[in-house]
Amino acid sequence: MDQSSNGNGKSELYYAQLHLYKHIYSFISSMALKSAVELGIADVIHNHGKPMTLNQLASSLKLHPSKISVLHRFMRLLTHNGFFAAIKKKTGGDQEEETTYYALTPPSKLLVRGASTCLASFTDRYPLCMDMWHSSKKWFTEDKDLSLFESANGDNFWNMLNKDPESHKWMSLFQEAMEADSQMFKLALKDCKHVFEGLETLVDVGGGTGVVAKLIQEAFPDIKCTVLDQPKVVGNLTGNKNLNFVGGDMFKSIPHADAVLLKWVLHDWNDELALKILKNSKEAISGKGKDGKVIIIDILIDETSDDHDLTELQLNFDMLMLTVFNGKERGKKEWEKLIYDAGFSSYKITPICDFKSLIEVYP
Ligand SMILES: C[S@@+](CC[C@H](N)C(=O)[O-])C[C@H]1O[C@@H](n2cnc3c(N)ncnc32)[C@H](O)[C@@H]1O
Repeated sequence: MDQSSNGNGKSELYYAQLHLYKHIYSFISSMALKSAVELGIADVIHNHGKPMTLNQLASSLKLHPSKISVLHRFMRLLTHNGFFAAIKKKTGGDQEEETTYYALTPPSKLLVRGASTCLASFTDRYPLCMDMWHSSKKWFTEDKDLSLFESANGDNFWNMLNKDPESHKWMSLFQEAMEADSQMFKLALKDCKHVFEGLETLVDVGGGTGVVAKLIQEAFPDIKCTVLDQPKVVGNLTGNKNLNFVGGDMFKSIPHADAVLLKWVLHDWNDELALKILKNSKEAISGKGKDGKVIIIDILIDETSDDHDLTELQLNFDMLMLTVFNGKERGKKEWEKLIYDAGFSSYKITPICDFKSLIEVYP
């Protein structure tokens, strides 16, 4: 085979192999991160209050002494991937010897359990969501509009979560991960306060355990918020004077309000079902006439972006939504079509935290 060379003298074949291996083995970086979270490495360094040596780390983690060299290799990868910083200090009288101290970095600070914003629960892997990938070939040959999850496991994600005691644990983990992500909304809220100004009532549809509603209330104490979610999620939750939890089904009806918030909800559903939610949202704000609005917070894929990593992350989320929920992340044209098909007249996009966008939709 004729292999062309690039300017650096390295063959195309070399880069092709590198590219393939990088993607084939990228799951290892992901699983090493999961192991670090399970071990509680970020927690131990955080609790120590200052950077730690490998031996201090191994001892605090109560590892078997035979695993110190294993820990070293994990830390080497995790440090390379930006989760820890390795600080080298000269030690010993002659200052010839160096000792490495491991410190937290901004991403691992987000893994410290108990911190106000902890995203550690996102590293939990629901086994049914991993194992299903072995059935993807079968899924591609089926003439059924099922998610890969449903094709492999015989039922959809929400039913499986609600079904048995083992899955209950995953429902809690799922809600924990959603709550953690919602805490990040605090940052976004600072930049988009104007979106909520002047509202008297708001219903957070698929609002989970109410983390976002509470953050909105902190910033706007006079807004009366209703959180609509599945009875299993909100059944035991109690609100306050201005916060009300309602167990229901957004496909049937949505309580009336000045505004409907749909944060990380529409991406769980295909166009047909997302349209149903949007139409019900339009009905819910109808009492406010032209002053009502629907506020969507979701990913807006921009394949033309120069930020390759960001687009890759958004496309990975699209795969996640497709395979687990038969849902989708949408680009601008897809959002526009959905919004106009639901009968709205205009919309305004505000990017928040790069990763997601806020779309105000008007009747
Ligand atoms: C991806 S989560 C998003 C949660 C929250 N909005 C957030 O941003 O953290 C989707 C939510 O939709 C809820 N949900 C699913 N089906 C629903 C239905 N038919 N009616 C109301 N809520 C539903 C789920 O229980 C879950 O809390």
